[in-house]
Amino acid sequence: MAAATATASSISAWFTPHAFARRKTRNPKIQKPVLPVPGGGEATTYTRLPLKHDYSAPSPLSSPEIKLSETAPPITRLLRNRKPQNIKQDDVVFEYSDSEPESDGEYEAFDFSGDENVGEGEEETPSVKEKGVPAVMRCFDRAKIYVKSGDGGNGVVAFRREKYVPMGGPSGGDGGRGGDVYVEVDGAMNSLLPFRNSVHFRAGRGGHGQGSMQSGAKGEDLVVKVPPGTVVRMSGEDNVLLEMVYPGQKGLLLPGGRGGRGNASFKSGTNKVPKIAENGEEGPEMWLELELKLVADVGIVGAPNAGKSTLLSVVSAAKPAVANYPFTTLLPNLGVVSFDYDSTMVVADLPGLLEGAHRGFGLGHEFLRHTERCSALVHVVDGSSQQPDLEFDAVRLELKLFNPELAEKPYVVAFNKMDLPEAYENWESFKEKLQSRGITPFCMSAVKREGTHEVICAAYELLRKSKEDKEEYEDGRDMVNLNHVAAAVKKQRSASISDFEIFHDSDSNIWHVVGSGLQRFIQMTNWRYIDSERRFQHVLEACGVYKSLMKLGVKEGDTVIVGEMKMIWHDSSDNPGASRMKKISTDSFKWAEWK
Ligand SMILES: Nc1nc2c(ncn2[C@@H]2O[C@H](COP(=O)(O)OP(=O)(O)OP(=O)(O)O)[C@@H](O)[C@H]2O)c(=O)[nH]1
Ligand SMILES: [Mg+2]
Repeated sequence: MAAATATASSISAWFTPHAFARRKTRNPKIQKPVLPVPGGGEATTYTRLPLKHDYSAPSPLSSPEIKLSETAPPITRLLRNRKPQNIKQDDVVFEYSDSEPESDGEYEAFDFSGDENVGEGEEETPSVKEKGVPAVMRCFDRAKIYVKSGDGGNGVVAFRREKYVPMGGPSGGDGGRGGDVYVEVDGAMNSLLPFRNSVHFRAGRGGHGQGSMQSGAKGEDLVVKVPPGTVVRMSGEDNVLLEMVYPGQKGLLLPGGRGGRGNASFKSGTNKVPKIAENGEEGPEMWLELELKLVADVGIVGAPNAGKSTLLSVVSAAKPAVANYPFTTLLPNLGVVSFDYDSTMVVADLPGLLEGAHRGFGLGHEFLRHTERCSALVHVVDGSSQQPDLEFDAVRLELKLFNPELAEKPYVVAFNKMDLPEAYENWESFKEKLQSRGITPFCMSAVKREGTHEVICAAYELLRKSKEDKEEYEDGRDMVNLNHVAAAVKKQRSASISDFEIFHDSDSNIWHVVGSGLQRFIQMTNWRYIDSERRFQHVLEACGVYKSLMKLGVKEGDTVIVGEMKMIWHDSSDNPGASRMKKISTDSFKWAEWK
C-alpha cells in the first residue's frame, strides 16, 4: 500500500477534484486545532506585537557580542511607561503610534481563516484567533482563498421527433465548458484587504446540453484581481505558482471542466441509437495562499528607533509616523523619491529589526520579505546608541539569517543622529571599524536634513547599477508564462486511461485500481443510462484492467475498487463478453489516500 503514494504526481497534488473533496464532510466533533502563538504567525493577515515572553526568551543563535537589547530597551517596559495598562496573562499588548487614529477602544476578535474558509475541499484549517487586535494594526498582506473553475455542463440523451422525419436519430447536445479562473494584477489595489471578506471564488458552470443538438453555454469566467507584487502559492506548499508583479498581467490558473457529450456524439455504425450521455467534467479547485510583497526599489532597514521613518519623511513626500520609541512603524511605508523629471525611485521604510527577527521576534520578520524585491538597501544606524557597530552587525546578521540573498544585496550605511554629541563621538570609531571591513559609511542627521541627500543619491546609484545588471532579466519578463499552472492541469487531465496502477490490500483483501484518466472517466459517466455500465465494462476490458487484475491473482468474490465504484469480481472466462465485475456501490468511497 505504501507504494501507492508514489503514484501521485506533483501536479496531482495541485488540485483535488470536487467530488472527492466534497466527501470530507465537516465533523462537529473535530475541534479546530489552535496554533501555537510564536513571535510571528505563519499565516496571519494582521500584524501584532509579540507577546511579552518573546523578548525574554533566550536566543540560541545570539552571540554574546551582538546584543540589540542594549540599544533597544524592552518594549514592555517602554509601553508601561507610556500608558499604564492592566496586562492580563493572555492579553496581547498593543500600542498606537501618536499619529494613528485610535479605534475608540474597541478591540475585536479576528479569526483569520474564518468559518467561511472551512468546508470547501479542505479539512478544517487551523485558525489563529486573537483578541484585541485593533483594526488599524492589521496588515492585509497575506490571505488564503479558495478558487474553483466551473464544472462542465452535462450532455443529454434526446431523439429527433419531427413530422415526416421518421427515426430522426439521436439529437442530444453536449454540455458547455465550465468557466476558467484567471488571476490578474490590478494596479489600483494596494492590499489584500478585499480577500478578508470574500474567500471563495467559483467560476460559472457550463450549461447542460439540450435536444435538437443544442450545446450548453460556456460557464462564466472568473478573474481574481490582486495587487501588484502578489505571490501566489498553493496552500501549504512552498513553491510559488505565480508571481504577479506588473499591472495588467493576467494568467490562466484553472481551466474549466469539459462539457459532457450528448448522445448525438455517441452515434456510430454499430450503435445508431445510443442511450448514453456523459456528465460534465468537474472543474479543479484549489486553496491558494496570497502574499503581498512590496514592489519598492530601495528598502530602509535598521534597528528600532534608528530614524528610518525620519529619513523617508525627509527624502520623499511620505508622512510616516515618527516618535521617540521603538516600533513606531508597524507597517511598511512607501515614498517616492524624485531626482528629476524621469528619475524616481520607490523607497520603503520598514519596521525596526530586533535580534531574533528572523525567528519572529519583534515586527521586522513580518516585513523582511518585503525587502526581497528591493534592489538596494539603506541601513540606518542609530549613532547615539551605546555601540552602533554592534547594532549594525546585529541587523546585518538578522538579514542574513532571514534570507542570505538579502545580505547579498548592495547597501548604503547611514550613520544617523550626527547632531547629537553621543553620535558625533561615536562616528570616528564607527567609520574606522567599517572602513577596515571595506565599507564606507555615510553620516547624516535626518532631523536636520544634513547628509540625507548624499545617502539617497548613493542608494540611487546602487539601484541604477543593479538595474543595468538585471536588464537581461527585465527584457525577458514578458516572456514569463503565467499560464503554466493551467497547462499542467490540462496535461494531467489528458492522462491516458490506460495509465493506472493496481494495489492489493491483503488485510481487507481489496484491490484498488488507481489512475487519473480512469478517475476522470468514472466521474464523467452518468450511471442513469443503462448503456453507461456496458461502456464502463468495455473500457475496463479495453484498457487492460481486467487482464492486469487476473495476472495479479484476483479471485472470485474479491472486492475491486475503481475510482468511486466498488465491485465484486466474477470469474467468467467461459463467457468473455459478460461483465466480470458487478457494481455494488457508487456510494462515496474515500480513496484520497492515494492522491
Ligand atoms: N537628534 C536626532 N533625532 C533623530 C534623528 N533622526 C531621527 N531622530 C529621532 O529618533 C526618533 C525615532 O525616529 P523614527 O524615524 O521614528 O525611527 P524609526 O527607525 O523609524 O523607528 P521605528 O519605526 O520604531 O523602527 C524620533 O524621535 C526622531 O525624532 C536625527 O538625525 N537626530
Ligand atoms: Mg519608523
